Amino acid sequence: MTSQIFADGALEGQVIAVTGGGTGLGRAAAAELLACGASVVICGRREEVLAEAADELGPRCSWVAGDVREAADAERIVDACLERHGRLDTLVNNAGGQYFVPAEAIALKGWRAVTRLNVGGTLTMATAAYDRAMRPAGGGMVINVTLSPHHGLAGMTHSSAARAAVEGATRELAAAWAPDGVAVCAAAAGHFDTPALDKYPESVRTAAARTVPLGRLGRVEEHAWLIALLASPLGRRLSGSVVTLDGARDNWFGPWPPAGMADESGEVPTEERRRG
Ligand SMILES: CCCCC/C=C/C(=O)SCCNC(=O)CCNC(=O)[C@H](O)C(C)(C)COP(=O)(O)OP(=O)(O)OC[C@H]1O[C@@H](n2cnc3c(N)ncnc32)[C@H](O)[C@@H]1OP(=O)(O)O
Ligand SMILES: NC(=O)C1=CN([C@@H]2O[C@H](COP(=O)(O)OP(=O)(O)OC[C@H]3O[C@@H](n4cnc5c(N)ncnc54)[C@H](OP(=O)(O)O)[C@@H]3O)[C@@H](O)[C@H]2O)C=CC1
Repeated sequence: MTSQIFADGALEGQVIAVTGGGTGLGRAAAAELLACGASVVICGRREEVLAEAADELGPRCSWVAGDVREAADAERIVDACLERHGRLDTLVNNAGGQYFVPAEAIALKGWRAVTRLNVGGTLTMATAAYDRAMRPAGGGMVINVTLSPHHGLAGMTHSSAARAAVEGATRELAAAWAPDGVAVCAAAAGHFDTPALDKYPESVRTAAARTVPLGRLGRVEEHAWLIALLASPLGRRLSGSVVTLDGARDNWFGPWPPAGMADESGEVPTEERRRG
C-alpha cells in the first residue's frame, strides 16, 4: 500500500510503536506509518486482535501484547522494539478511552479507572520509551492522542479531565526532555468514525456528526495522516504543541443562531447605534 498524501519512503528506517494499534485509529495510524516506510510495532492487551491486525498490515508490522498501565509491560513493549529493530524513534500513545455517562454518575472508581488508563498509561509508556530507548539514543518523538473539544465533552467528564492532564504533561515533558532531543506533542482527536463508537448509545452515535461544524465524523485515514506528519521531521519542531483535528468542533457551541435568539423574520436583531 502507498500513502495517498506522503511520498514513498517518507518515514523509511523509522521504528514506531503504536499502543492500541490493533483497532480503530491506532490500526489506521499503523497502516499509514507502514505505507510511509516505517517499521511498526503495535500493542494492546488482546493477542488475537493484534495478531490478526499485524497479519493484515504486512511484514514490517509486528505485535507485542501488554497493558500500558503496568510499568513492567510498558518496559517489555519498549524492549521488544529494541530487540527487533535496535531502536525506537517514535511512540504513539493511542491506547485510551472512557465510558459515556453524565458527570454526576461517575463513581470514584470510574474516575480512577479512566485516569489510570489515559494519564497513567500514557505517562508509563512515555517514560519507558524515554528511559530505555530515546534518551540513550539521543532523540525521539512521543505523540499523545487526546480529545477535542477542549472545553469539555458532555458524558465524558472524566476523559475530558484526563486528556487535559495529558496535554499539560505533554507541554511539560516537551520542555524537560528537549535537552535529550526528545520531542513530545499531542494530537487532539475530534469525533472519528471507528468501530469503538458502537459501544455508545444509538442516539448518541447518530447525533455525533451534527455536533461537528463540518457535518461529518472524521475518517480514520485523516487522523492517520496527522500521526504520520507528527512522526516526520516536522513533528520534532512541533514539540510542546497540541494539534487539534476535529472539523472545527473545538469551542463550537452549536449552530448560529441558537434557538430563541432570532426574531420573527428569522434574523438575529443587531445593536442600535448610539450617536453623539
Ligand atoms: C459518540 C461520540 C463520541 C466521540 C468521542 C469518542 C471518544 C473515544 O474515545 S472512542 C474510543 C472508546 N474506546 C474505549 O473507551 C476503550 C477503552 N475503554 C475502557 O477500557 C473502559 O472505558 C475503562 C477506561 C473504564 C476501562 O478501565 P478498567 O479499569 O478496565 O475499568 P472497569 O471496567 O473495571 O470499571 C471500573 C469502574 O469504572 C466504572 N465504569 C466502567 N464502565 C462503566 C459504565 N459503562 N458505566 C458506568 N460506570 C462504569 C465503574 O465504577 C467500574 O467499577 P465497577 O462498577 O466496580 O465495575
Ligand atoms: N474514535 C473517536 O472519535 C475518538 C477516539 N479518541 C481516542 O483515540 C484512541 C483510539 O480510539 P478508537 O480507535 O476509536 O478506540 P478503540 O477502543 O478501538 O481503541 C482503544 C485501543 O486501546 C487499546 N487499549 C485499551 N486499554 C489498554 C491498555 N490498558 N493497555 C494497552 N492497550 C489498551 C485497545 O486494545 P485492547 O482492548 O486489546 O487492549 C484498543 O486497541 C483512544 O485513546 C480514544 O479514546 C479520542 C477522541 C475521539
